[in-house]
Amino acid sequence: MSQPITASLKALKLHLQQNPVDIRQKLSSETDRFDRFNLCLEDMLLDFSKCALDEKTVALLVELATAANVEEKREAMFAGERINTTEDRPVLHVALRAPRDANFTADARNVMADVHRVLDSMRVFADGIRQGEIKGKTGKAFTDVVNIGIGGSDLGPAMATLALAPYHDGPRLHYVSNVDGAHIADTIKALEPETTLFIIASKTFTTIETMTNARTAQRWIVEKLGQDAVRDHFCAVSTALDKVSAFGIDPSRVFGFWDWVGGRYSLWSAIGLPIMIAIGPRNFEAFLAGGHAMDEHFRKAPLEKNLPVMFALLGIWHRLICGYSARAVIPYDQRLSRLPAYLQQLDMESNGKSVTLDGKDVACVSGPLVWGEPGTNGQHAFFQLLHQGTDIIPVEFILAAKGHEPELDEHHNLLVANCLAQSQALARGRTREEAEAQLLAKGVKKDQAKALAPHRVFAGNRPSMTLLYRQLDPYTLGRLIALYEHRVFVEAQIFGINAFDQWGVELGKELATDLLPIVQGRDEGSALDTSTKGLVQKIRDLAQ
Ligand SMILES: O=P(O)(O)OC[C@H]1O[C@H](O)[C@H](O)[C@@H](O)[C@@H]1O
Repeated sequence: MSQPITASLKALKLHLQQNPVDIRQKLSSETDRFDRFNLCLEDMLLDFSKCALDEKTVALLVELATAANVEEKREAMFAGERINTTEDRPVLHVALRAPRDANFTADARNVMADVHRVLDSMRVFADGIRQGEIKGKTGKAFTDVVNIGIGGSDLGPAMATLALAPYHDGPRLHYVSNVDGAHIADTIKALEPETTLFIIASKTFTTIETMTNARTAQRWIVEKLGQDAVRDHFCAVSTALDKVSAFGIDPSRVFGFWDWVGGRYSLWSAIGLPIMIAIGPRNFEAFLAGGHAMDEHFRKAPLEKNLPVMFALLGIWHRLICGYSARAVIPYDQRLSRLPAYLQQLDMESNGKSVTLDGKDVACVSGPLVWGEPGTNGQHAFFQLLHQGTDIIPVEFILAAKGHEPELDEHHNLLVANCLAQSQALARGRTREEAEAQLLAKGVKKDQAKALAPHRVFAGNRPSMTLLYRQLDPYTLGRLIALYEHRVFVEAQIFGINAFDQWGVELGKELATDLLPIVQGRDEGSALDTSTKGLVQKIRDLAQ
């Protein structure tokens, strides 16, 4: 960690010690607090007035971003420098959502022509499927599309398809990711091979889960429709075009992308093909435009007015200065139910590391645990811990001012009221005196009120942010995802780590490969550790 970052963190810690902010008290004494602690991009607003900070905190956080050279590093990313040093690659997912005439270069070559060539061919293909012009082997239009992929080749498109359901006017979409045979079995049992198209989505085209599911899907099609049906019923998305053709997929049905697109940043690329098939090319373009609008803002807005930068700095405040080990993402939007899972990969696979860019141990903690569920469901499950548990977990509430069901306004009003009530409750809490007074007002006897009151105390002063926008349309989803992507980037600069590799997923993969022959019974596994050996034996016994 550089000396300026260390000094900045020290100043922030000192400020926290010397000027602790009581959120509850500030919310009642500072009537202009909301105006002072929010940031906007168009209709999208980040309210952080319910965090325990003051103007000095914000100023010190901005100094921290400067100390970490965030602006310089951001420009290095946009300039196509090889900032993913451990894989020796540029990081240019921002080019995927830029207009045709933009200028993004990787290895001194403008990539925009390639980006738009693939987008154009995706458009033609997606339209062909949507309009029923591209048909299955027996001449029937496709009614169902199954995307087979995992991690970045699944989570983004699956999350976005659900999020944009009101715009979904193409064939039905299904996502198969897990190597557990139950996933593909349950998916295809309701489908007709004649009207089903498979998209095999894998950046590397080597991922064992995806390849296993792809072969099962291939067998299903071949058994029902014959070997020559593979050509009509499969297409692929990958950077490894040679491996795709070895699988037998028609080269005209392969949509490429590039090694400068990280898997968890790839839903803007051809990996977004299922989204485009679902919502149509125009809506997909609006999604890209939303991402691009956030990129422009991230590049141009001064640090203190910069939404992704401030969002990141607030994350750093909670993680590095206040010491909170988790963050909860609670979308008050059922259609964002897969957003927490998507963000888990984006954030935790990017920033869950213990080694800095130069190979040294990180000087402090790095990325937090990210988790969540949609509200209001979460309220009836784990919110108990958020309000009264011994850990403080900052919450990120996500809310649209407007739903897509005007006839169900009553539902939306309840959703909004609940979302606001939760952040209020976290901040405000309830004192023992208040709890006691409430019980007495309800006619509970004095002794009993005294005994019950401690159980009804909410400490309060628990931080939350609210991300609010007009409506969850494709453009807004684009802005939302790009906002989180850039936040992860900015946080990584402060941690001093590479946000774009994922070596931590390798060891388990290697060991699974070694274990397979033992599980299959082809190898005794005599060299196994005692625990794993015992489990293998027990599995064999139980499976008899
Ligand atoms: O798209 P693929 O090459 O099949 O990779 C799918 C996923 O698998 C890997 O294990 C990585 O951890 C992910 O970052 C990646 O998104």
